Amino acid sequence: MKTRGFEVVKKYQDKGINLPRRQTIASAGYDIEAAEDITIPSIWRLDFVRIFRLIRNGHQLYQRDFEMADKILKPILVPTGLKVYMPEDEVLILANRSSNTFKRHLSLPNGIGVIDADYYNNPNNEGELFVQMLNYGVCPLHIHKGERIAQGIFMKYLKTDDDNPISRERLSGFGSTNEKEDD
Ligand SMILES: O=c1ccn([C@H]2C[C@H](O)[C@@H](COP(=O)(O)OP(=O)(O)OP(=O)(O)O)O2)c(=O)[nH]1
Ligand SMILES: [Mg+2]
Repeated sequence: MKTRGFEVVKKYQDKGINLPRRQTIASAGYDIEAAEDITIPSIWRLDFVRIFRLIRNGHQLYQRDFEMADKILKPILVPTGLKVYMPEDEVLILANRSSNTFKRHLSLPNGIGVIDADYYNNPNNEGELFVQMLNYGVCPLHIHKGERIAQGIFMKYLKTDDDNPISRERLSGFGSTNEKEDD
């Protein structure tokens, strides 16, 4: 019987994706690897520094400057090639590895990733897990396929007495439930 676990999504079948493992008997997190080589550019690119300088020197900023800064601060989605199944009353918390911040200036700008049980096999992307990452260090960071980038922790979550979900099914992730609000 299947209860909870990781699987490789179709796109990455036969691409040498390792299923997450815990490192020691009492490690809480299943270490999750990058599915591809990927570079996370530093946020401190010249354009960003230029915008900082403009602010410091009291210059007027234009719409294009704000747009540029926002673009630079947009996290990179690192593919994992994995999907995860679990009982409906559980959630997988994606947490950063402390070594990422301590040694590499690599953060999860969403704090933690919340992976809902009904994200699994969703019709849009099969439920592939992505890790959002932002490099606040000065140098670009090259992540290699197979490098451990985050850890997943399974947890149970609670519901209120008057719990009443808006919809019965999840179609995707990353703001999929607020598409109407975004229009
Ligand atoms: O770091 C993350 C965070 C989320 N997800 C996927 C799984 C999760 O089930 C889905 C939705 O995430 P969340 O609920 O945090 O985002 P949202 O902005 O509320 O999107 P939605 O409206 O789709 O719920 O996106 C990831 O793959 N990685
Ligand atoms: Mg959500």
